[in-house]
Amino acid sequence: MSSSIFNPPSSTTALLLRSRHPVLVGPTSLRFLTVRSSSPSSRVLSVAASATEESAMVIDGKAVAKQIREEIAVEVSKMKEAVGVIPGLAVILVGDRKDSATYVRNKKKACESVGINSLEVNLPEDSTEEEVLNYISGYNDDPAVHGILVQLPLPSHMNEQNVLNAVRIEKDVDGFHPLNIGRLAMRGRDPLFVPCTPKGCIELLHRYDISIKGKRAVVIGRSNIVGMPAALLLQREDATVSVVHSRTSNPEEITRQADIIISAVGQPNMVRKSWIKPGAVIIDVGINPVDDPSSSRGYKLVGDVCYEEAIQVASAITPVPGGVGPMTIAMLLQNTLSSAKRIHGFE
Ligand SMILES: Nc1nc(=O)c2c([nH]1)NC[C@@H]1CN(c3ccc(C(=O)N[C@@H](CCC(=O)O)C(=O)O)cc3)C=[N+]21
Repeated sequence: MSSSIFNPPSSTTALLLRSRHPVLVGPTSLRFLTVRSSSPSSRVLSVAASATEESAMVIDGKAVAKQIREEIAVEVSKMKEAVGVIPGLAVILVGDRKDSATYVRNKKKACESVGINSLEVNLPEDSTEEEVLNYISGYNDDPAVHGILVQLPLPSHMNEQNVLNAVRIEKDVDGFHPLNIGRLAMRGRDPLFVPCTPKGCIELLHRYDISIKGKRAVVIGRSNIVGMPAALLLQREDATVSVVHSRTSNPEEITRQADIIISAVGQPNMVRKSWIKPGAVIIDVGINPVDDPSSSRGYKLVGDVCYEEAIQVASAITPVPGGVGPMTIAMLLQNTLSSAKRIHGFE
């Protein structure tokens, strides 16, 4: 059945026919690209080495994000030509956390790659909340700015909710304003913006043609920025959703029932083989640094899910890095573009 919508080389076809989970063959919109995270030949080699070992399809977030950036670049130039407007994203970074600085740098690069203007302010760690609010208010009123992102976490002396509330809802490309979150939770209402990371998770499922409707989905973690909005989005897609968290006894009992698992807890390798129903689809949001003396940085990034175990039982899985992370940034660009379109009545 799957080979009718996708025509892989014959060696891959043989592999797919042998697979226990032949439904998942690749992202529909990447069908004509050759980017596949595990090349047919390497997959065949591993099958030859162990004919009984199952291996999940790797969901290539990096490739999908690249494709989305290309789509956005086209839209940005169309808009520029039609109405003479270049979308603008303002990023406010407070303090000098290394990970935050890296993310902000990546966002800036991504903006450049699609033709979105990026403005950036880096305030010192000991700035006052009022100073941050002043910047937000300036960007709220700046017609060249269509999206405002306050990099989290903020220093502990600031009230995060106060700061996020100050962003004009029409420019809240992170989707963290309480009004946007409230609308996300309501049936029959739509938020202006959906938070980027959960949106990226759902977009990956869509682009790989993985259906959500009627499925059992379990979200691990209940944070405001990932877990809760991910659960709400899955529910809007007609999944039956459970949320497990640090106070759940026997979370693996619940996750074992899931057709789709989205994990967003920040615990390296927490989700083991025994937590996963054979054939489940796994979206791993965790990006956890663990010591790795063999790497030049001294650490490597791993997900919440024990990848080596999970690929033996899951039908599809996102890697870390190269899974949800790049999608988060692609969704931020998409939100910024859609904000500019809305503000200027384009399309
Ligand atoms: N207001 C706000 N909005 C955010 O969206 C936001 C935030 N604050 N604070 C921190 C988290 C984290 N986050 C990531 C974005 C991209 C990658 C990403 O591209 N990761 C690469 C690897 C990067 C590396 O190698 O270091 C990957 O997974 O392949 C990761 C994490 C956005 N966040």
